[in-house]
Order: sequence, then C-alpha cells, then structure tokens
Amino acid sequence: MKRADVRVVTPVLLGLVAVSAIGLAAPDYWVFLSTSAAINALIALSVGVVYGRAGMVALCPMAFAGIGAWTTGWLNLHMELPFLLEMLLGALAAVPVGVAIGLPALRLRGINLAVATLAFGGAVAVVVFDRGFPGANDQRPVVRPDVAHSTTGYFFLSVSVLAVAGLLLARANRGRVGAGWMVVRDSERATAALGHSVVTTKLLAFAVSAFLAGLGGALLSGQLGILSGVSFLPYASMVVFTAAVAFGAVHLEGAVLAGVAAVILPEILRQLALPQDIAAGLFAVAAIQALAGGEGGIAGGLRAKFSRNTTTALVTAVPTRDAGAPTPAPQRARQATSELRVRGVGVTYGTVRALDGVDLLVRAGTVHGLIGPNGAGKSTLIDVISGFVVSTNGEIHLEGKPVTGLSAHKRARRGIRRSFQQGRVSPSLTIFQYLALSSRGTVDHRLIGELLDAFGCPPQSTTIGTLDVGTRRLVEVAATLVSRPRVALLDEPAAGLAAEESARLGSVIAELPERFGCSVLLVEHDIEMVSACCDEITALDFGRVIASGSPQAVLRDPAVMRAYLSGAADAAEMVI
Ligand SMILES: Nc1ncnc2c1ncn2[C@@H]1O[C@H](COP(=O)(O)OP(=O)(O)OP(=O)(O)O)[C@@H](O)[C@H]1O
Repeated sequence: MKRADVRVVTPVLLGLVAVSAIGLAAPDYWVFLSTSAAINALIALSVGVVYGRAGMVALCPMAFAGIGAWTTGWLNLHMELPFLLEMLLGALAAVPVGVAIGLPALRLRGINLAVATLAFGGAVAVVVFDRGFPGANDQRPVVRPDVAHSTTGYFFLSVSVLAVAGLLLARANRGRVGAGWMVVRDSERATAALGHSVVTTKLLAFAVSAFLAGLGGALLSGQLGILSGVSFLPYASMVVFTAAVAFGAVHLEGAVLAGVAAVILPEILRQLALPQDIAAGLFAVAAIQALAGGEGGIAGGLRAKFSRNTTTALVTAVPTRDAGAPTPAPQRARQATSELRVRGVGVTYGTVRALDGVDLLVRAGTVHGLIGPNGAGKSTLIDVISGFVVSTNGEIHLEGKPVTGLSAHKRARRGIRRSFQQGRVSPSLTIFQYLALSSRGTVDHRLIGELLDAFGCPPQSTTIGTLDVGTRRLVEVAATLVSRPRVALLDEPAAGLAAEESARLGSVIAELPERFGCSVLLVEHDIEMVSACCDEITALDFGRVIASGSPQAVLRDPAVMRAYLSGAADAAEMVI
C-alpha cells in the first residue's frame, strides 16, 4: 500500500472502530456526548471554511446553527416531511443569511468584520431565538426518525452526516473551489487576476459555512428535542470559533478534534467540580498559540509532522536545457491573433502623475517590451490594462473591442492575464492546484505539463511555499499562460533569477506567441533580456512614452539613454 494511502486509511479505520465502539458499547450518556461532539465538529468545519480557508473572521457560526435548528424544528412541527429533508431545508435556510452577512465582508476585514459578525449573531439571538424555538412553549419536542430514534441511532446519524459533509468538503477543498478560497485569503488581486470573482469566491465561502453550521443546528434540534436560545448566543460562537482555530478545523480531523474537545473538556471540568467556562478560556489560549504558530492549528501541525514533504530547503527551478540553446520545435504552434491597444491613458495618485496620455500597441503575435527607470509608470500601466487601477482618461481595446469598463476578473476572462511584480502565489497550494485554478474550463493536464517543462518548474505536486522566489515567479508566469490568454502581461518575471536563468527565461518568452498563441507585454529591468526577446519596445519616463519602436531604435534613442543615465546607471549603454 502506498504511504499516502496508509495516511488516509489508518485514521479512517481508527475512526470507524471508535465510532462503532462508542455506539455499541458506551453508556447512553457518553453516546449523547459523542453526538454533541459530532455536531460541534460540523459547526467547527464551517469555521474552517470561512476563516481557515477563505481568511474571513466571521464570529457567528452559532447564529447560522440556530437558524438551521429553528427551521428544522418548525418544519418538524408543522409539516410531515422526512427528517433528513427537514434537516437539509434547515441547513439551506441558513445559506441566504450567510450570504447576506457575507456582503459586508466584501468591504470589511479583520477586526471590523469580526465585530460586525459578532453583532449580527447577538442581534439574531435577541430578535429570533429569544422569542423561543418552535415547540418550546408548549413542550413539543422535535420528533426524530424511527431509524435514529434511540440515542445510539441518533449518534450514528450524526456521525454519518458529519462524514458525508466532511468528505464532500474535502473534495471541494482539493479542487478549484478550495484553491480559490486559499487564493482569496492570501490576495484578492491574485484571485481577480486568475479570472475569478472575489465577490463570488467570498460569498460562496459564507454560503458553504452557513450551510454546514445550519446542518449542525438541524442535528442539534433532533438531539435535544426542545431548544433554548442559550445554545446559540454569541458566547457559544466564540467558544466554537476558538476551538476550531486551536485544533485547525480547516482540516476534517481538526474539526473532529475541536468537536470532541468542546464536549470532553467541559465534562472533565464538571466532574472535577470546576466551572465549565474555564474551557472557553483554555480554547482562547490555545487559539492564540495556534495563530502564533501559523494558523494550521493542532491538525495542521500533525499534518506537517507526518507529511512526506518535510524538507525545509527551498526548491529551485531546474533548467530543462542550456541557456541560450536553440529551443525544441513547439509541440503544436498556435496562431496568435490578438492585439492590445492602449490610447491616451492617464493615472494620478494624489499629486503624482503616474501615467500621462500613454499610447501603446502590442501587435498580434509579438513580444512587446515595456522599459523605463524606477517609478516610470510601468507597473501602473500593467495595473490599468489588467483592470486593477482605473485610469482617469484613455481607452484600452483588445482585438478592437473596448475593455476599459470591465472589472479585473472579467478582463482576465476575456484573455488579459498578468503576473505580479511582488509574487502573489498562495504558498499553501501545490503547483498543480494553482495552475488548475488559473485554467479556463476543463483543466488541460497536457498543457500544464508542457508549460512546467518549458519553464523548468519542479513537479506539479510541489507545494508553492517550498519554492524559492525566482521559481515562484516562473510558476506564476506558467499560471498566466495556462488559461491560453490573448495577451500575457508579465511584470518583471526575471526578478530574483540568476543571469543564466534570466537568459533562458528570455528565450522561452520569445517563443510564447508561437508556442502558446498569445501576445506578450513584458516589463523588465534586464535590458539585455528585453532586447533579446522583444519584437518592439516602448520606453516610459515620468509616466510618458519617450520612445517606441524596434529594440535597436529605442535603446539608441537619446531620450531613453538620458532617462537611464539619470536613473539606473549605464544600462542602455550595456547593449548598444
Ligand atoms: N498606490 C500608489 N499610491 C501612490 N503613488 C503610487 C502608487 N503606485 C505607484 N505610485 C507612484 O506612481 C509612479 C509610478 O509607479 P510605478 O510603480 O508604476 O513605476 P514602475 O515604473 O513600475 O517602477 P518600478 O520599476 O520601480 O517598479 C511612482 O512615482 C510611484 O511612486
């Protein structure tokens, strides 16, 4: 059996044995507590999604759980539906509320979002839950299904629901949905640059989180029968949140540990005749420790310990051929057809005129260099073209169609893809996850392999956090191309690379139009590389175009030489 299989099969078998032993041999009281642990694990899992994955501090999981419980209780009292359907509807009822509370999260971050969601949880508790749960006033408990009527039966039902939800979530986490959450947590700009809507990605995290917590609440209604609002107070949300953070509920096993601890610890304190609220304090301390240690919590730490990838050395790109050597014939040459036209673009930051009436034409099937000394406006121009900065005037056309009014992620979907000067690749993703997220439509494994080979990147399963800075940049460029863009905007891709690697990258970039069917706008300080791989060059200084044309003409232009001599020493002379 492969080692990876053993790492999965062993905990699954242990879990099955533990669940069977509890269900078949433990006293009813402990089975009841174990049911509570499974329910808490489900709610912790919801924290794992919205906070652990998507990085949003939402402190109202018990409000979502309460909505799930309230709805399930109401349906149980007034409709004669199968219990599982009532639970599902209860969980779904929490989703629109999750999306509604997610809307402010599009603008709020960190402590502000935490306060807003805590206040929301308090408001729901007062306005909805304090009025009583369905059936509470006339003491009519939620009726469980026959198959799960006993304490043991309900325990098995709860564990089954947790297992199914956990496995579906794990599947989503391994795919593009989970990768999108990780990227939006690390960089909203990177999310948009990959062609994904930041709004949709964040709201989806809130919706899934609310569903999971709502499902936990639905199970709770059947477990307790008659509910009181006390279970869903903001204080309860804080306890679940801190336990989830401490144990690393971003992983299924972390959520299970959090669920078990949230039940066992108060029980131990009760048996010791100590106040059970001490548990909340202990979770808070453990959560602070976990945050200081890198957010993975106890489960993250255990995963790192048992991971095969324990090396701390940075992984570097491996050149697939000698720098400057003739490149092999492309597997399939593609016809580049896209031209990008920029007309009269201007950008002002306060009193700084970063761009002033800039015109630029990237012809179809060419590599166009954009040079200029520090502060000339190169990155600002890339930001404007890719939609991250709104220009005060001017127009941008792709293939003759205006894109000026489109948001960044829509421009990315139209085929304007970019890399960033400061790497924005999520360190926790594997190279494959990142490239798959950047792909449009079906993931093209052959293209991914071809790109990684072209850039000499490490194997697809390598975690990005283990790559050195230069290699991360190459992965970012590969991710830019995997979507088969019309135009690739590469912002200093050679930064962090050695001279030899730079030369090799230059020869790969020169081939991109023919090999991958896109035009390229290349921002680079490495003038030697630019002159070697570009068909045309535009030079900027103080936000204005000072020269444009063939590399030879531009690099010999007196205005360009003056700009560089006053800025980056004798860079121009180097190649003339
Ligand atoms: N967010 C911002 N706020 C204020 N000023 C900015 C901002 N971004 C850029 N600038 C200013 O705009 C001008 C152009 O900056 P930009 O980063 O586009 O230049 P650049 O040519 O890319 O420089 P470098 O080669 O150093 O990356 C600079 O004067 C810079 O200080």
